[in-house]
Amino acid sequence: MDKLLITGGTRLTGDVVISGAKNATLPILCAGLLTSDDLHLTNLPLLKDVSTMEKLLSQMGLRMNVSGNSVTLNGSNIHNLEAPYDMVKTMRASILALGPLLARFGEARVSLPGGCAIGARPVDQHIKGLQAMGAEITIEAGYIHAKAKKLKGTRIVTDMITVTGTENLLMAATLAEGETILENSACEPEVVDLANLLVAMGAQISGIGTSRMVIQGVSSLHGAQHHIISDRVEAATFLCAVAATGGDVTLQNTRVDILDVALDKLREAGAILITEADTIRIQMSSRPKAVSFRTTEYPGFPTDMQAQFMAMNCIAEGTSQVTETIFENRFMHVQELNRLGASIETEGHTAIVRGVDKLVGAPVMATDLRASASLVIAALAAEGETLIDRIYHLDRGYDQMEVKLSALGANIKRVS
Ligand SMILES: CC(=O)N[C@H]1[C@@H](OP(=O)(O)OP(=O)(O)OC[C@H]2O[C@@H](n3ccc(=O)[nH]c3=O)[C@H](O)[C@@H]2O)O[C@H](CO)[C@@H](O)[C@@H]1O
Ligand SMILES: C=C(OP(=O)(O)O)C(=O)O
Repeated sequence: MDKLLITGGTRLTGDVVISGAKNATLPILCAGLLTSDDLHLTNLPLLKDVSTMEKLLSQMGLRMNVSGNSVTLNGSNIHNLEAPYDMVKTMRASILALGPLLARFGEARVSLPGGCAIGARPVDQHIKGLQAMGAEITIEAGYIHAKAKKLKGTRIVTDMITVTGTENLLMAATLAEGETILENSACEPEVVDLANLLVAMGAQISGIGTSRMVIQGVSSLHGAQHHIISDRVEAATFLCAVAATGGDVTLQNTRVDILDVALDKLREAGAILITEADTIRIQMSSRPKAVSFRTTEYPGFPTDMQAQFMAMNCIAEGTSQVTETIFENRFMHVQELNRLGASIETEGHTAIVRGVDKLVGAPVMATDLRASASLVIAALAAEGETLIDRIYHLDRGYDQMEVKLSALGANIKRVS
């Protein structure tokens, strides 16, 4: 099993190109199930969840022609309407096949994802929404079996804001009969990216980027071309790494307008940021100042950046409070950061981080995707060597992270 060996203490300098967003790519690949025409996608990130999704969709019959960071999908020969447990258990986003399969083929069988390292993560809202659109849904032997001759538009109010729930219902609604209103829908940029692609495919959607989307169903969707948005979480991860180690780094191929809160927090921590529409230069010459925050839905502070900012807070001047409101169990990195000499205590959903003068390298274990990223950041800032185990979590969502960090001068290598 691969591990990362990091010798900390080097300032990061240079340029880094940010990849396409994992959380936009996964639903967008599933949108390939909605049409028999070609979908041309560019700016795909090269990471494990994307290849798992490609494998899942290929076995359904979606044809795929991958070339570097581009892919052409063709859904004219879909013959298997099932997402099996083996795949769903490695990637929860497989649930995103449910809405498109049901809407276009009238049936789908998708394994229930179950919980994961960050919480219970039920999919009851996906099911509730599809049932409201007329689907008959049974849950048997760990599978969701959904059937509907034709989905019917209706008004759906989800109990909470759910990102993949909104994406599943949005894709289903594009081919439903009549009008669907999605109230309390997620406004995350990745949802907007999916919606923009669907519009390019002929879907009729208004209210994109708001909490109320209105969809007029159409009888079929056609092919389109789409450039996937830049990964805001990867961008924030590199920015936190520079804030923790010090340095001068320019992020290329990024999107300043979808990173507002993260950039505000970095300025509060003492970073100098020079931004243009698609580049961010960060200069950090002092120890960061502690920053407190509370995770919420977009445009608030993203839960997917919580662990990385906490890593920066570990060596900051002062004490910070980090409150997680989206997932019930997203502090698995706390114990591992403490192994590196951090001083963090948790009280329910809040972590109190007392900044220490230095972290010291140690063997640590990655427990989930962003927890892994926080350990990389802490290790880069620590004195001495850190060996991070179970980095398959990191590979799930980052495109060649150690290659990009090496190019910025970090002493990081993959070892088996
Ligand atoms: C592939 C992808 O895009 N993943 C992102 C997506 O996950 P995902 O879409 O799974 O997260 P949700 O937005 O659905 O979850 C938000 C909250 O709602 C709860 N919930 C959700 C659905 C449901 O049917 N019932 C229910 O109770 C969840 O357990 C969680 O507490 O959004 C999360 C929140 O921004 C991000 O951390 C993930 O990176
Ligand atoms: C939690 C994440 O992903 P997923 O929803 O695929 O588990 C993430 O990207 O941080």
